[in-house]
Amino acid sequence: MAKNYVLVLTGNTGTGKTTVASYLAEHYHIPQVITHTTRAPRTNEIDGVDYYFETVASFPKNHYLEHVTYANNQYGSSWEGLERAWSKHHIIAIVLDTAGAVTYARELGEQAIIIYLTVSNIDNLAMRLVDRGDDAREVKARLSSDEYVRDLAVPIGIKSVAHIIKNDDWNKTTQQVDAIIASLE
Ligand SMILES: Nc1ncnc2c1ncn2[C@@H]1O[C@H](COP(=O)(O)OP(=O)(O)OP(=O)(O)O)[C@@H](O)[C@H]1O
Ligand SMILES: Nc1nc2c(ncn2[C@@H]2O[C@H](COP(=O)(O)O)[C@@H](O)[C@H]2O)c(=O)[nH]1
Repeated sequence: MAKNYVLVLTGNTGTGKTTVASYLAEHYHIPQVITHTTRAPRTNEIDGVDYYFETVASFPKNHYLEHVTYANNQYGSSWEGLERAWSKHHIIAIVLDTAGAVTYARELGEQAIIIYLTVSNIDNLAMRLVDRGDDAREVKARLSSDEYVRDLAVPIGIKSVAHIIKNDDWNKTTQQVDAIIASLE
């Protein structure tokens, strides 16, 4: 039986983690683990598809493998979510902040394939978030959050294992992602 893997897409806000997850779903039928958050849905985000949207009261009722606070909202991923996705495919993907990626690397070892996305010019990130349709005030708050500053660098806990992709040019990004998938199949 093929070994189970989880592709952990991590990196700063706007670097393209969700875009890569969509590419993996479209081109490889790799399911994305749906995580939980107390943040309000963005335009076009659907409960149970993009996230399980929670209230501050409902969030703690789930069983989390790890959970974090990011820009004043809570986010968490569960073992149940991983198992549900693995029941569909032996390679699955999850989008996490860098603190979550460190936990996955520690808890799952070689089963967790860490992909850290970045860009050459961080000034482009604000524009990407605005173009995505994010509220301008929220973009400002996010770019001045402690988590934004922290996620500008690869944390020590994943430095030796992370595949680092500079997502400036989408064609080059997909080539690097394709090479990682080929190494697992
Ligand atoms: N290579 C690229 N060149 C230009 N724009 C890109 C590229 N990759 C992704 N984008 C765009 O950047 C925006 C942010 O991408 P995405 O939502 O995937 O980021 P993210 O890392 O998931 O962000 P967050 O952590 O804030 O949810 C989207 O509008 C996406 O279409
Ligand atoms: N550690 C975790 N990080 C998560 C989880 N779900 C999402 N995220 C990360 O949070 C930030 C903000 O996400 P956004 O959708 O509000 O832009 C981003 O870095 C995500 O990768 C989770 O369950 N655990």
